[in-house]
Amino acid sequence: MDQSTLDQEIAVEQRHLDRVYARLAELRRAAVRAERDGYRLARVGNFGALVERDAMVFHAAQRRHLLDAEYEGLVFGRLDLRDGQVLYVGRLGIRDEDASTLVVDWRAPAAAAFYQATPAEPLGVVRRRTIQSSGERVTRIEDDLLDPDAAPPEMSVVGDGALLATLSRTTGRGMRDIVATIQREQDEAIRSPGSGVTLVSGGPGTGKTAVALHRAAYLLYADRSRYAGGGILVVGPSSVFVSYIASVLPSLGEDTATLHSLGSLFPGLAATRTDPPQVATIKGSLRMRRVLERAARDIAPGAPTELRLLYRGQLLRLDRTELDAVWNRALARGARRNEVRRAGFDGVLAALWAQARRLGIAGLPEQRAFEDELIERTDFRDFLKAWWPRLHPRHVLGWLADPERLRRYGTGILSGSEIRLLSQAYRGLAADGPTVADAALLDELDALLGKPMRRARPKRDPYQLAGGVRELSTFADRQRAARQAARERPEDYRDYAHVVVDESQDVSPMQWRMIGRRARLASWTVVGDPAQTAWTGDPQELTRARDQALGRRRRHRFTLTTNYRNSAEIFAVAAEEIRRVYPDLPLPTAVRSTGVDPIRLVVPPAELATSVVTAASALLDEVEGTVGVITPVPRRDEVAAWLGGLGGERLQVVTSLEAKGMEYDGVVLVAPGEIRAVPDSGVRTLYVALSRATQRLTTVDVAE
Ligand SMILES: Nc1ncnc2c1ncn2[C@@H]1O[C@H](COP(=O)(O)OP(=O)(O)OP(=O)(O)O)[C@@H](O)[C@H]1O
Repeated sequence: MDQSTLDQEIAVEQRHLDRVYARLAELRRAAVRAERDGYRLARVGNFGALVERDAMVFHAAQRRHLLDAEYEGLVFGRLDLRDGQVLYVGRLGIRDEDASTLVVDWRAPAAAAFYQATPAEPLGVVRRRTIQSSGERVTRIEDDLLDPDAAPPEMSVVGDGALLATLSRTTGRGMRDIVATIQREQDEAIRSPGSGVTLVSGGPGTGKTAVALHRAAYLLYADRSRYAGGGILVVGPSSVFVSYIASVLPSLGEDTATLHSLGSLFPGLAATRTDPPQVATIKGSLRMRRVLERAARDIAPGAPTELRLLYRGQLLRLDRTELDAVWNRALARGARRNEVRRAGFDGVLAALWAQARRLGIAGLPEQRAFEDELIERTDFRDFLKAWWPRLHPRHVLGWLADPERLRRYGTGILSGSEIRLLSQAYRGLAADGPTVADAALLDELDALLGKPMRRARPKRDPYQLAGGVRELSTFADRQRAARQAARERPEDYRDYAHVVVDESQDVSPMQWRMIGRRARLASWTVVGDPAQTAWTGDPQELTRARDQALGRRRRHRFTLTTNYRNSAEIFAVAAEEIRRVYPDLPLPTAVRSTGVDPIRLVVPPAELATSVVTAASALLDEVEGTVGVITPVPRRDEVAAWLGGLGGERLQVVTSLEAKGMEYDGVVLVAPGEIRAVPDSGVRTLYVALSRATQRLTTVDVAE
C-alpha cells in the first residue's frame, strides 16, 4: 500500500468526519437555542409555562450533554456493503438536515454487521473499516476485506488490523471502552435478548467485563424507557474493581446505571475489609440464614426479664414465662419483629388487664381507659422500649460478637470449630466494622427483622426550593439535579429492571440472596469464570443459591474463547498454574505476543522487600501505563510500606483478592507461593493474579 493511496483514503474519511462535526455543531446550537427559548418562556410567568420550560430545558440540556460527551471518537467505523451503500458507525446516531443518516449508533440493528460480519459469513459487507481519530482529525484507518469477490476494482484496503493495534496500547487507570473493536462472539452476548438470563463465561481476559458493560449500554439503547425507568444495577466484587470499571459506562454515553461492590450493596455500608477464606465460607453459607433467624427472634441484650408496676396501690407483675408467652405469640408464623412490636405491646397490656381484673383492684376503669392510663406512664413506656426495642440489622449482627449468644444460635447448625472461628472473627466487629461478607448478613437480617414502622418522610424534590417554588437558579444546577434525580434512587431501592453480576464465580450463596432481593422484577446478565473462584464452601449449595436467585427465567448461554488481555507469554505462565488443578480445562487463546517472557525470581526472605521495590521500579520504566503490585492478603500493608509512594498514580498495591477483574500493563506478584498455599482456593487465586498483566510480569517468590 503506497502512501498516496493511504493519504487519499484518509482524506475521504476526513471529509465525512468534517460533515459530521459540522452537523454536530448545528445540533448543539439548536439545543442551546432550545434552552434559551425555555428560559424566555419562563418570563410569561404562569405555572403552565414554567412546567413546559422545565421539560424543554431539561431535554435540551440532556441532548447537549450527550453531544458533548460523545465528541471524542464519535465515528469509528465504516461499512461498504455489497449493494454499494456506505454506512458509518459511531457512538451515537446522527442525521443530516434532510434526515439522511450520517452516523448509525453502534447499538442499532443496522450496525450489527460491523461486529458480526466475517470472511466466512460477510453478511453483505464487502469492506469493514475502523477509523481512529483524535479530536476532529482522522489519524488512522484499518480495513478488513470480508468479501473479495464482491469488491469493485477501485476499492483499496489499508492497515493491518485494528484489534491488535488497540490491544498493544497501554492502559490507564480505568477500563477502556472497546466499542470500535468488539468481536463477533462478544457482540452476540452483548445483543442477546433483554429478557431472561444471559450467562457469559470465558477464561481470563476474554472481555467478560467489557461485554457486561457494553450490554448495559446496549439495553439502555434498545429499550430506554424500560431500563432507564427501572434502572440497571451492576454488581462487582470489590470497590477497587468498581472504580476501575466506572469510567466505561459514561464513555458509552450512559450514566444511568448504578454500580455497587458486594460490600456496598447494603444501604449505608461501604465495607472493604475481607475475612480469611474459611471465615468468608462460613459467613457465605446458607446455614447462616438459620443462625440469623434464631438471632432475629432472640431477646435483646440487657432487656428486662420481668415487669413490675404499681397500679392504684397494687403490684402488677409479669414474670419471664408470661412475657415469653406474649413474645412468642406476637412472633408466631414468621412475623417480623420490627413490624409486630405493636402486637407485642398489645399482648402485654392484655396480660396486665387480665391480672388487674383477677386481683379485683378497686375502681378499675374500663379496659380502654386502663390501657390509656398505662401508656401515658413513662416507666411503662421505658419498659416496652427496652423489652422490644426497634432494631437495626447492625444491632443484631453485633450480638454475634458475644460468644455465648453465637454458640446458642449456631448449635446444631454450625460445627464447634466453625462457631469458634466465627466467634474470633466477630471479636473485631465493633472496632473494625463489618466485612464484605457481613453486608449479605446485614441484608438478610434486614429481611428477617422487617422495617420499623415510622412515618414516611416526604421525598426531596430536586427542583423544589424554599417556599415551594419549583425553580433552580442556574442552568448548571438544573442539569446536575436532573441527572442526579435520574440516578438517585431511595437507598434501599429494589425494583431494578436489569441486574448485571460481574465476577459471578465469587458471589457466595448468602450474597446471591442479597442480589436476588434487588432483582425480583429484573432480567439478568451474569458473567464469570468458575476456574477463578475463591469460594471454598459447598459447590452444590452455591449452585442452588444462584438458581434460586435467577429463578425460572429463560437462560441464554455464551462462551468467550479469546484472551485479549495477556500476552501469550504471560498467559502461558497462568495456564501452567491452573493446569495443576484442572488438567483438562478448556483455556482461551491469547492473541498477542510480545516476545518477552515473564521474569521469575526466588529470593531469601530478607531480600524480599528490596527485590520487590527493584522489580516495581524496573516495570515503571519499562511500561508506559499502570503497574500493579499484587500481594498475599496478609502482606498488603507491609508491601505498600516498602514501596512508599513509588510510581504515584501509576502504581497500585492490591491483594490477590482485590486483583480480581483488574488489569495492569506490568505486574509484580509478591510471594506467589504463599498465595498458592491458601487451602482449597490458593491455586485459583494465583491463576487470577498471574493473568492481570498486559505486557510484563515479574514474580518474586520467597526461598524456603
Ligand atoms: N474486542 C476487544 N477489543 C479490544 N480489547 C478488548 C476486546 N475485548 C476485550 N478487550 C480488552 O481485554 C481486556 C480484558 O477484558 P475484560 O477485563 O473484560 O476480561 P474478563 O473476561 O472480564 O477478564 P477476567 O475474567 O480476567 O477478569 C480489557 O483490557 C479489554 O478492554
